[in-house]
Amino acid sequence: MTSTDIAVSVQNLTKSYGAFAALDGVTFDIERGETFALLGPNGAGKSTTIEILEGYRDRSGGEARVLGVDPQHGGLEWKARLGIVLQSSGESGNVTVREQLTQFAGFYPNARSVNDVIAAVGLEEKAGTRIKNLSGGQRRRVDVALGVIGRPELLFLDEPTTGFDPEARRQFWELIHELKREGTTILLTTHYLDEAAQLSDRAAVVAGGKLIDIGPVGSLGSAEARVPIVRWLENGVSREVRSHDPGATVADLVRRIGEPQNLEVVRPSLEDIYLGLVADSGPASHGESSARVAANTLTTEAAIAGTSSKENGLA
Ligand SMILES: Nc1ncnc2c1ncn2[C@@H]1O[C@H](COP(=O)(O)OP(=O)(O)OP(=O)(O)O)[C@@H](O)[C@H]1O
Repeated sequence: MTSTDIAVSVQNLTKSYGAFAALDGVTFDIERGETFALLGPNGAGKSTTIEILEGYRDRSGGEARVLGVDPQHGGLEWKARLGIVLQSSGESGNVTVREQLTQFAGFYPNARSVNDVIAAVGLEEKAGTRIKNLSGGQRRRVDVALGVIGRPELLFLDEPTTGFDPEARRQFWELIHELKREGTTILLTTHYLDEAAQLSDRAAVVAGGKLIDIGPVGSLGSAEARVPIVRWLENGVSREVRSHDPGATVADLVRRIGEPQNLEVVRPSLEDIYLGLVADSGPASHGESSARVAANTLTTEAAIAGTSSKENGLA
């Protein structure tokens, strides 16, 4: 792979606030055309990473290249190649949706059609409404529209769908798939793991300022963490067992107890795997996170069911 295939390159990135290390040696590359998710609990360092790459924050150490440029020295021409949706919306103005987008479109050499973008984010009926009169979720859609209007080569999306209703999220996913088809490189942070699984080619998990895993979304976590789970109800008690060969496990189960109630075979979701990774990363994830609590719940369920097929009488 040549350096021109790489949209973002981060090596040993650090960011300190006094003695506190918000980022502690993070390294990853994002290829051109790739959608890459940065996942992690609150305070993990995701926004710090994104803001350094956008040129909004200086790093304390390490190297960063964004579209071949050090973001600390990126000029206007470089900025025009980026699309940015910040975590919190700055848009609450007195202008209408259409006016705001038309103004932004004028900043870019090859902007998209304002009407197309308004339609893509589902704001046709609000195009003539002043932004200050929109709901929170509608304003967030304006943020996304402003991020994509300039036809960016690289789009940063920091928790883009916070406040979206389910229909708007699906519509947003469609927009991202369209941008992917056009070859846009996307760096996404989100706490919605289904969103990350749906949209990303690869993901990195950060906790406590350190990168704890990176890879294609289907390959994150240990091989053991990705083993399918067979669940059923037996004598009113919920049971589950992990099995490399769920078909054989179910056949054994049917032989043993007949047709099992509430039988399901599930592959651990990205959320299951993420929760395990974050829990394993320990207290470095800056406080007791909901992830740790949820991971403990999973452990408890596993304990109820027993930990091996032998203990469940399936062997
Ligand atoms: N200006 C600052 N001064 C001191 N500490 C800061 C500053 N900005 C961020 N931090 C700290 O750096 C850490 C990383 O923050 P960051 O915003 O990158 O987390 P995040 O992963 O984006 O979290 P969230 O999911 O809540 O958005 C946090 O502990 C935060 O309190």
